Amino acid sequence: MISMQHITLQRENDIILNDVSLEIKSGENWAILGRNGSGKTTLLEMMTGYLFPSRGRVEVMGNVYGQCDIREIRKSIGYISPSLLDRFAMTDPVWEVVATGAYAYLRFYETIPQEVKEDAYRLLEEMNMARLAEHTLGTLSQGERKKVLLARCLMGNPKILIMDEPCAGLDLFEREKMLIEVDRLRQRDITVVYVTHHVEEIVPLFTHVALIKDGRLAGAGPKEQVLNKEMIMRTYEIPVELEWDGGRPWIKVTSGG
Ligand SMILES: Nc1ncnc2c1ncn2[C@@H]1O[C@H](COP(=O)(O)OP(=O)(O)OP(=O)(O)O)[C@@H](O)[C@H]1O
Repeated sequence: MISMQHITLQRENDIILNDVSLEIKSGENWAILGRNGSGKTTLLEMMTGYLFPSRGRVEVMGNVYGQCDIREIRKSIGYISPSLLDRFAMTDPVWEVVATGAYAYLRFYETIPQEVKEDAYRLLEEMNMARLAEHTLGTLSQGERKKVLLARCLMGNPKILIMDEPCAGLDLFEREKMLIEVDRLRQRDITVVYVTHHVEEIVPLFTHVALIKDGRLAGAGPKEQVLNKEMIMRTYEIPVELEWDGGRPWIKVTSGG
């Protein structure tokens, strides 16, 4: 689905990504971890074609970036970035925010067809948010807003869903609610790429993990192989213990934290 080969991104004297190669196949769902500033968002922006590497090749669903119309490819990619919410009016009704995800543009100035409205309601219902459908976006909690963004992305039936820290800023309760929806993506034919700072967000949906350190790939592969305490210690430079519980990894800082 996504093939990144020897990706390097240089900005003036800084090497932001350094010879990163990553193969994400259909049926796999990847979590990407790494310290602040390690290059995770930059990697996602390359997958969506918003950034081009200085060297290397990005291929998405068989299309080589630089040799194809990226706007067409993006129709099959859902992207939840940290700034996405800023692009909506807080006075918009929730169902409309979701429904406009069926279109390539953000707002819809004509009447939304009934079947599109029904699809939006169905998605909200599946996320236990039907009661909020007529509320305005601004009245929702942060967690509910994140779920609305997810529902909106799903309206476009993406083949690839890229999420950059979708649980950032959520309390424990709202994060777990969001993670239920993330994990439910298993029911869909979709490839998920998910950046997080928190190992415990790697719910059973995820099959693979990539660790980025200082712009380089520190490890990548099936999650049980990559997620061990040595790899996490090497990536974060802090001693930890790691345990698996409920199909999720949990870490405990052992000392020096
Ligand atoms: N346009 C740019 N010009 C110069 N440097 C940049 C640019 N964009 C990002 N960087 C730098 O590249 C590095 C990687 O940034 P990136 O946002 O990809 O990291 P990240 O792993 O997503 O970080 P965080 O976890 O804090 O969000 C950082 O040092 C950042 O300052």
